[in-house]
Amino acid sequence: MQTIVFKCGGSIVDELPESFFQTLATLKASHNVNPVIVHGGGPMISSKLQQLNVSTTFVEGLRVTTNDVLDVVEMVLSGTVNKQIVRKLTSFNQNVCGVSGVDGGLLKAIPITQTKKMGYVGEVTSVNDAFLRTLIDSGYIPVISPIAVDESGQRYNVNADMAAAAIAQSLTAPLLFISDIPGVKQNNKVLHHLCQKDIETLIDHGTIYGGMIPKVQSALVALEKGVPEVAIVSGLEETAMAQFITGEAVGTRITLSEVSYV
Ligand SMILES: Nc1ncnc2c1ncn2[C@@H]1O[C@H](COP(=O)(O)OP(=O)(O)O)[C@@H](O)[C@H]1O
Ligand SMILES: CC(=O)N[C@@H](CCC(=O)OP(=O)(O)O)C(=O)O
Repeated sequence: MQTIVFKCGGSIVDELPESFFQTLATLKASHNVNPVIVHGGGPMISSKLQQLNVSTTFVEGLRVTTNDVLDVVEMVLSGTVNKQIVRKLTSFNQNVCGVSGVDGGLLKAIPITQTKKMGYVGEVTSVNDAFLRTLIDSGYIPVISPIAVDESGQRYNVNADMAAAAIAQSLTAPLLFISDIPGVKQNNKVLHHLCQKDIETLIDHGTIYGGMIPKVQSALVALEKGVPEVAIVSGLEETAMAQFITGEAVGTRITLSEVSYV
């Protein structure tokens, strides 16, 4: 069985078609794939913060996280969004186990190194992959929210793309980012392949901005640390997951070096 990490962005979670969940169930049943789901929920956190009159700002796609913001981040990610995905997948006859990075010491973190003060934003230092493998080997699909802890039990808000990259790395599993866009775009056209050099240029030129910055940077880190394949696709493309698995062209594939298509 091949393990594949699917990262579902908050941008698309509410719009994922039934076929998305059906495909996951079919992949598990008949294609020997063990799916691991890591999810975000950025827009849901922002709207709850707005309702509660707590202000929020982003630096290069990462949310500056005060203690008040952290309470809401954990509530929305580990409560609302995590259980929404668990309920949905369970309705497709799957054994699903929703956990946050806090459970089983799954995600350990330290404060992220940034020039700007980010508050309780974490970067993952270790993943308890033995715990994940126990869930997988028992037939469960893990659904993971990206809250992490440090040795003292302090919580951290981890960007979901970064958490997914760390998890894929710990399992040496392919990583598929599922978002609200068909891939990384330039002048409204999808770029079907990007290497490290292209990504640096596109960020410098402002073509890649906001939440796409941590996504492509996490993709590069994952590849550097041994993740075999990374791509970004739309959650609305019904065949995207299957195409990724069979190695067909889909969305934006990311590699460290240039690939020649001769
Ligand atoms: N070059 C780009 N191509 C496509 N989307 C981009 C690009 N640069 C920035 N984005 C933005 O990144 C968003 C996806 O990132 P994000 O909102 O964090 O999604 P998710 O919640 O799926 O992780 C897109 O909706 C788009 O607004
Ligand atoms: C530090 C940081 O930015 N954390 C993110 C966690 C959620 C997330 O990453 O959600 P998406 O996948 O939908 O972007 C946040 O607070 O929005």
